Amino acid sequence: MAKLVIALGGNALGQSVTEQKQSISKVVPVIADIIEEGHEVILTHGNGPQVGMIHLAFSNFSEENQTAAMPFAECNAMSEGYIGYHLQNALLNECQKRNQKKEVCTCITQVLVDQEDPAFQNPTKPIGRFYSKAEAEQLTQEKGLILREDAGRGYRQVVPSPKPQDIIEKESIMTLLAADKIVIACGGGGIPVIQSKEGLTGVEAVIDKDFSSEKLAELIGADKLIILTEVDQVYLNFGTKQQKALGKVSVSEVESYREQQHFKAGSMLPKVEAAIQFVKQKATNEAIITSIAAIQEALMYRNGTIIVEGGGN
Ligand SMILES: Nc1ncnc2c1ncn2[C@@H]1O[C@H](COP(=O)(O)OP(=O)(O)O)[C@@H](O)[C@H]1O
Ligand SMILES: NC(=O)OP(=O)(O)O
Repeated sequence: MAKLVIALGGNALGQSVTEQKQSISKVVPVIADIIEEGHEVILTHGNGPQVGMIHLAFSNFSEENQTAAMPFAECNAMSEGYIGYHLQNALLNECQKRNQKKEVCTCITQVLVDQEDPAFQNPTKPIGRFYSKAEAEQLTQEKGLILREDAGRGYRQVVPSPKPQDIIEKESIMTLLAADKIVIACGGGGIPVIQSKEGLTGVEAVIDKDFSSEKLAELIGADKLIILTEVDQVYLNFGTKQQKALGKVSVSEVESYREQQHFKAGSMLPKVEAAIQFVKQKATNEAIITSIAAIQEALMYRNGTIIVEGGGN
């Protein structure tokens, strides 16, 4: 039995309510199986497409109605509630179907960031939908948005993504875990807050959920950090004819591949960096990067990319 932090990728959650429910309906039985096997599970999730969708909807509304735009901290909070609700509802229904007397609780999580984090001057986090190059240029010209190419999939808006320093609600999360609840936390990387004279204050950013999940895994003493995304494994030379999947690898091996720039910024790089950070905390820690379909096999070391201190296939 192990304590697992399982992070669901925002892109793997789809682009609409219908797609999100469908995607979650595939995740939930797998999570319930893992819980039935005796593991303790803490769920986190991304929000890239969703926070972009929410922000865009409010921007259009505020332009039409000449009202104030919705800040990113609030958009993050909405995405935490919206995605958390779907996960919480589906997991609870699944537990009830299996006669498991489990309760599921979403903790709206604030995550402390540093006001001086250089990320505020250099937006890197892709959010929202994908655009063509021409659409991207038009959005930059007309709305002043910054867009970047995202892992060969098209152009997306990028926003600042400061590194998480602390999880404000960590004690509450631990209390819920100790009370045997299934906890969903750090949704969308959490709501970014800084410590100001007025107290904790939301800021214009979207935190990478891979880093918040790592921070949470560290704080609660998890055994494994499992990052679920659209690919079963991490690849060297991704997207080329020479691409090669990584199986069980050591931290030092992955670090050398990172130096050789095999992992794309804003997509695979933060996952690999979060995995390295987690495994370096404790010799027995393991990080897994895989897909929802392959998670069970990955837990048996038969699939996925598994990063461990010593490595070896
Ligand atoms: N080296 C790599 N190996 C595998 N996938 C990669 C690599 N580099 C970039 N990617 C891309 O990164 C994607 C995962 O990042 P992303 O979709 O942003 O994450 P999330 O699931 O958290 O939303 C993969 O689906 C793939 O398209
Ligand atoms: N906030 C965040 O990391 O979202 P994605 O998983 O969609 O990138």
